[in-house]
Amino acid sequence: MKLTGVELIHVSMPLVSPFRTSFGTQVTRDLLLLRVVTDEGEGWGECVTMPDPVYSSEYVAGAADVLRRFLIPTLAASGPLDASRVATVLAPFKGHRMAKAALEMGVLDAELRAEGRSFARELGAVHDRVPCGVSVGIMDSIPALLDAVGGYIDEGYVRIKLKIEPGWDVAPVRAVRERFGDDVLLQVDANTAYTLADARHLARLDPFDLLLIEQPLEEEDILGHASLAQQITTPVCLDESITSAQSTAAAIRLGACAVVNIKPGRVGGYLEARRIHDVCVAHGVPVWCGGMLETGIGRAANVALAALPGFTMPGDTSASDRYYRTDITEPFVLDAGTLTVPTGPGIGVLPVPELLAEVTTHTEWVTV
Ligand SMILES: O=C(O)CCC(=O)N[C@@H](C(=O)O)c1ccccc1
Repeated sequence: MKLTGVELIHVSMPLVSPFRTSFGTQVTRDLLLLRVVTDEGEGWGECVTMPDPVYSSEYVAGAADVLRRFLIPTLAASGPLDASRVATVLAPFKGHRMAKAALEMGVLDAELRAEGRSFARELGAVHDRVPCGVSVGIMDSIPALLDAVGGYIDEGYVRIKLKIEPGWDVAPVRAVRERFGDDVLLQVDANTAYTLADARHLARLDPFDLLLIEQPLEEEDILGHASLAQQITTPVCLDESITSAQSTAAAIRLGACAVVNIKPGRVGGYLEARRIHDVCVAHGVPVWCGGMLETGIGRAANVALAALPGFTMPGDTSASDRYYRTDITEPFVLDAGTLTVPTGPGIGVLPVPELLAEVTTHTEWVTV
């Protein structure tokens, strides 16, 4: 397979409601799609960077630049395309894991479509549907939060994740427990908003029987998470800190995490995501699939990943309408709390041209 070129497609998708986290509020999802064109067909990749470097150091314009100037030309010059070699070919360029992940995803999709194999088959999926959790942003009030959570439970979501930050943590968790009871699967996500000095405060969440507390401390603070895990009973889960199979093994051995959130974009691609899954399974650490407000393109690949055996906890693999009134692919629709794993070649979905055109802000063709 030979790379002919890559189209960088900048899209801006309006969210059905503002999504507030400890690092800001989004009302649209601005992201980058890659249409990878080869001599044997096309493949699609989704770059999950934020517009600004507030979740991680990557951001949309930076990803487009590193793809345009370094990643795409280098891959094109490396000989016949082979998705399993993309990470190695791009390794000389430090970081930029989300940009690399998008390119690898597009190459893998093109390859698998040409072979007639699905992402699920390639990654080793063992389920044909996956249970779905939902992420609930920081709200303006407790009543507004309870309305949102009640709506998602009514829709059938099997797990609730609450975004928290200092000043919005114990009270919302207590209110959800009091309103919806102890049987609801409930977890919280701090997105690095706390420090080790908050350990005693975070221990106040212990009585609420949470599945986990996600990334309470900053990305680099592995030892801090290990120390926090000794001071609270809620299992610690890492997100931003998990960047590779190697860093995952280190975090587990240091006692920094009892659960791992795997996000393919954050770790450099679906193939590294599978390697992280394998490391966690080997250590008896449960994993779940995180989300970055993906369109149906990334959502399709995430649902396939979430069907691997070690994904024993519901992920942030929500239905399309959690975030978008209209997705750019056929929408993913919740069915009894689950989403069906795509079975078609590659990621199994394609953008609907007129729907993609509606949200495209600009495109750029990178010739090779
Ligand atoms: O369901 C989803 O796709 C979003 C799940 C979610 O909360 N993602 C958070 C996160 O910190 O994990 C996030 C969203 C957007 C950007 C970065 C991170």
